[in-house]
Parts: sequence; C-alpha cells; structure tokens
Amino acid sequence: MDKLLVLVINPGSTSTKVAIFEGESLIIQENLTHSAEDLSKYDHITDQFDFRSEMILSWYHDLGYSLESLRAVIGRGGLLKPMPSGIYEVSEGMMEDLRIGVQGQHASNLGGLIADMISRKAGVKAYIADPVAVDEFDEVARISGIPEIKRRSLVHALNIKAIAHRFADEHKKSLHDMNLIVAHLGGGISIAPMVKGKIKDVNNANEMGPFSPERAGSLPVGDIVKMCFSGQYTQKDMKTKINNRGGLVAYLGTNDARDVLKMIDAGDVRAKLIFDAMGYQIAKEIGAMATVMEGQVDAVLLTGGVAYSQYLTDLISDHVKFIAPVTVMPGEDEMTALNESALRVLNKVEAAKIYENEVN
Ligand SMILES: Nc1ncnc2c1ncn2[C@@H]1O[C@H](COP(=O)(O)OP(=O)(O)O)[C@@H](O)[C@H]1O
Ligand SMILES: CCCC(=O)OP(=O)(O)O
Repeated sequence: MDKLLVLVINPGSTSTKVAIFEGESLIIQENLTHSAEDLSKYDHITDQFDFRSEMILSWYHDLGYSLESLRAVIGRGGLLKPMPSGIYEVSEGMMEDLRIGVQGQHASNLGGLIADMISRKAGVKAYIADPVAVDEFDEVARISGIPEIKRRSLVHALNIKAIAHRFADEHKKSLHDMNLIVAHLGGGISIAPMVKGKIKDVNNANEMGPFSPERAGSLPVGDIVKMCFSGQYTQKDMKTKINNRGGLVAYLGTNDARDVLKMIDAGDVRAKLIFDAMGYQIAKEIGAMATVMEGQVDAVLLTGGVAYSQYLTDLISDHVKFIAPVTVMPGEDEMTALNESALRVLNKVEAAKIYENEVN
C-alpha cells in the first residue's frame, strides 16, 4: 500500500484535534471532544493515554484508512525541558520527560506519546514540532524577583510562529526583519514579543499575564499565600483554581467565550465587566511586551479562538493601536503547521533534531 498520509495529533485541555493530510492537502480534521466528566476520572495527564489513543484510532479506522498508509505521525509537543524551536524526532529521552511532565502537566504532553505509539504500529517515525517548551528568552527575562524562582518560557509557540510566518509572507517580508507582538487568545493566553523571529519573552499562560477563559493569570501574591495556608485548600485544589477553573469560568461558570458574549448581549452587566477586564489585562500585557522591543513594533497580531470575538479585538485594539497597527488572525494554524513540519522532514528540506542533543 502507498504511504501517502500524515496523521496530526494535537491534544488540548478539552479536546484532541486530529487531522489527516495528503501532501499539503487536508483530507479531514476533527475535534474529538472530551467532557469534563470523562477527564475528571484521571489524576494525571498520562493516565488519559489509553482513553485518548483509543478515540483517535477508532476515528482513523472508522474513516476506512489503514495504518499502512501513513508516512509519519506528528504530535503537538509538551512541557519538555527548555529547548530550541524546531522539528524533533520522538525519542526515548523525550518520552520519559513527557511522562514525568518535567515542566508540568498539560494535555500536550500526550502529543508525542500517542504519536509514538501509532507510528510504531504503522512502522514509521513520530515527530513533534515547536512544543510549548520552546525557549528563546534573553537571560534578563528569566529573573523573577526571588532567586529560587525563575521565569520560564512556556508558550503557544506552534501557533504563534505559524501565524507570524503567515503575516510576514502576506506582507512579502522576512520574519527576520520584523518585530511583532503576537497574542494567542485561547483557553490559555500567551502574549509574546517576537524579535526578528525569536520569542524573547512571554507571560507563561499557566502562571502569569492576563486571566483567560480558564486560567487565573497573574495574582496578588500575598492573598495567594494566605489561601494556600488557610487550611481550606489542598495543593491540587489551588492548582485547579489557577489553571483549569480560573478566569472566565471562575467568575461566570463557563470557559466558552461565546457563552459569555451571549450573556453580554442579554444585558448581563457582570459578564460585561469580567469580559472587559480580560480585554483590559490583555491590552496591558501587550503594552508591557512593547517595551521589550523599545517600542519598535511593526504589528500586533491577535490570534486564537477568542480572537473571533470582534467585541474583544476592538476593545484590545482601542487600547494598543498607538503602539502599532493591529491585525486580527482568529483561530489557529497548528494542524497545518504540524503537517508542514512533518513534510519538511519527509522531503529532506530540514533534518529532525534529536531532543537529547538540544537540552541540558
Ligand atoms: N466564534 C468565537 N467567538 C468567541 N470566542 C470563541 C469563538 N470560537 C471559539 N472561541 C473561544 O476560544 C477559546 C478556545 O480557543 P482555542 O484557540 O481553540 O484554544 P486553545 O488555545 O486552548 O487550543 C474558547 O474560550 C472558545 O469559547
Ligand atoms: C503554556 C501554554 C500551553 C497552553 O496553555 O495550551 P492550551 O491553551 O492549549 O491549554
């Protein structure tokens, strides 16, 4: 059987996006959604391995495809050790770090693990590209204010790089000649100053910056210390409050920005205040990142699912357009970006990096 297809796997907090490509053409893409109830059965992300793998394999087989048709499998990379941007072969050392979650637990840790399992069945190689652990920080960006704690580069690198490349191509410019601020507005929010193609700083969607549909963002630390030692909450409770049940969902009971927009349309004043506050915090973070490039910003790009809301993008734009022109590029290019990465390796345009050679 001809090996023609690339299978792309992108596990997120509430769904696993899957796609099959033949060359550059998308054959089919699907969002396999997981209810909060289904996922609540699992203590750790890696415990979801069988559940998500079985869903992907049944989806693939139900479409009538055979694993023998695959040329490669590529997954979204996870919270690995800080590493350079690029395409990586899934290796034993990488899988060990994904299982441990060396920089934390996140659904994307399953991308490389599931890609590896399916690739072995298909007798081909597995890859990841531009994982959330991509680290291009200047040293000055790592200092936190407490020597025991470092600021870390955890970022929606895959979509941010893909969107920035698309913007540069559309303007017939090289990304290496541009200074951009890219704001990925999804379930988590990353606001990244991209200086000549490199992500020099970022808020870290899981711990700092604006609050988002399901993350708390930066918090007054004194109050957090009090809550941690109040005896009312376990460590797991606090992590859940900050990472999965913070932001819009904490105030309004939904992490779906579309529901919040409906509440606002229905005249809900509190929903408007909270949504406006999210926009205000996003704009403030964009302003802060403009200082990284001393105000020499060519464009501000707004991307991710929440950027479909013109109400929000107008609000942000009104606050930041004095910095640079704002372009809205809603949604994400992650599945296409992953497929293009696999093709670059398969077509020998680029060699896949080896994780163990690139990290400390
Ligand atoms: N048309 C829309 N208008 C406003 N928000 C939207 C729209 N479509 C999706 N969203 C919101 O985008 C968020 C998810 O964004 P996405 O980029 O898919 O997330 P992630 O970065 O977590 O993969 C959700 O809060 C969802 O409600
Ligand atoms: C640290 C960035 C990864 C992230 O937050 O991804 P999701 O928005 O897909 O959960």
